[in-house]
Amino acid sequence: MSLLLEAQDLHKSFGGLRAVDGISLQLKQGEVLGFLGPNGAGKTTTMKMLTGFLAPTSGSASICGEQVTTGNVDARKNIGYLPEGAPLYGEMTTRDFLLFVAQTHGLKGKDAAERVEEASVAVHLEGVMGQKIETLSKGFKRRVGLAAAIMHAPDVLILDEPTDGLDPNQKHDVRRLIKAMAKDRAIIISTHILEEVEALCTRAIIINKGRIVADDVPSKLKEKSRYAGAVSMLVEAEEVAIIQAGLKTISGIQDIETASEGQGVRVTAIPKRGVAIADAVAGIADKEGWHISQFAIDAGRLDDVFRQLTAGGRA
Ligand SMILES: Nc1ncnc2c1ncn2[C@@H]1O[C@H](COP(=O)(O)OP(=O)(O)OP(=O)(O)O)[C@@H](O)[C@H]1O
Repeated sequence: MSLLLEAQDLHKSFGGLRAVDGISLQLKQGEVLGFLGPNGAGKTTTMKMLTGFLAPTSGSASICGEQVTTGNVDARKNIGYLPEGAPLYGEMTTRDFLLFVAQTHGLKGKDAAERVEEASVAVHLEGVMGQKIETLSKGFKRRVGLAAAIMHAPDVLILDEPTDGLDPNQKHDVRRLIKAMAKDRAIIISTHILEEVEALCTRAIIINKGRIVADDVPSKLKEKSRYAGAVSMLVEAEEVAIIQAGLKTISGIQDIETASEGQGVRVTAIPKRGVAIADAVAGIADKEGWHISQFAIDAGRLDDVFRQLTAGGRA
């Protein structure tokens, strides 16, 4: 797969604040890369530098081999950018706004109209083309932003919190659109929704205080969680003490957590790092005849990894 985006040692300081402090990354066709990080981590600042909207203090980025700078129009041709928040120009109709965007990419007349048609069909805007943008629901405003971002069929899409503020159905729709668009492009999305990363991203980068603290496929990131390989059981409340005592005899277990769940209690046995405990737990449960209504092995939890890696984020 071809390399579509490359960033080398990007830095951005605002006064004394190092908002982005040495970010390097590469992105290939077909990848959907999730940018995760607490508020103020530097995600938006990085995206703005990758799209040429903000000049880095030092470092460089290239898209499809073209150096990105605030003035390089050729590089910008290959990038679609969905900024945070809603599109401007609320007084315009969807069609007029998209025609305006098409014109900013140098398209005119019939070509512009055709491209607007294609982009609006791709994100299902057909029913609202004559409606003023300010009267659209948040979900449709987001789609207008997406249509604008893909207007010139860019190879790289950079989407800042694309599902922010949407209801669960709209989130689902926008995620489906992003997945469909990923096939022949490379996409970066920033998000605070960890389930979105698992649903959508082929890779995730966690940023904290302007630096990359993890870069891996979501399943591998989850393996860094203390819950990776944990055994979780739904048991009867009156058996909890016996079960805890039994679990304490297994040397590979480092911690046991309990939480009420419905009529029962969920008992989670957390392994020492890298130790497989499921067979030992199942063995003792069988031998002692524990009443277990659910037994599951945890793949690890992204929220737990996120907390571990970003503790002490910027205020
Ligand atoms: N134009 C600016 N002038 C001064 N400081 C800025 C500017 N833009 C961003 N910052 C600061 O840089 C840091 C990184 O901000 P950025 O918006 O990139 O974070 P983020 O990870 O996108 O956060 P969020 O999740 O809240 O959107 C923050 O401390 C922010 O206040």
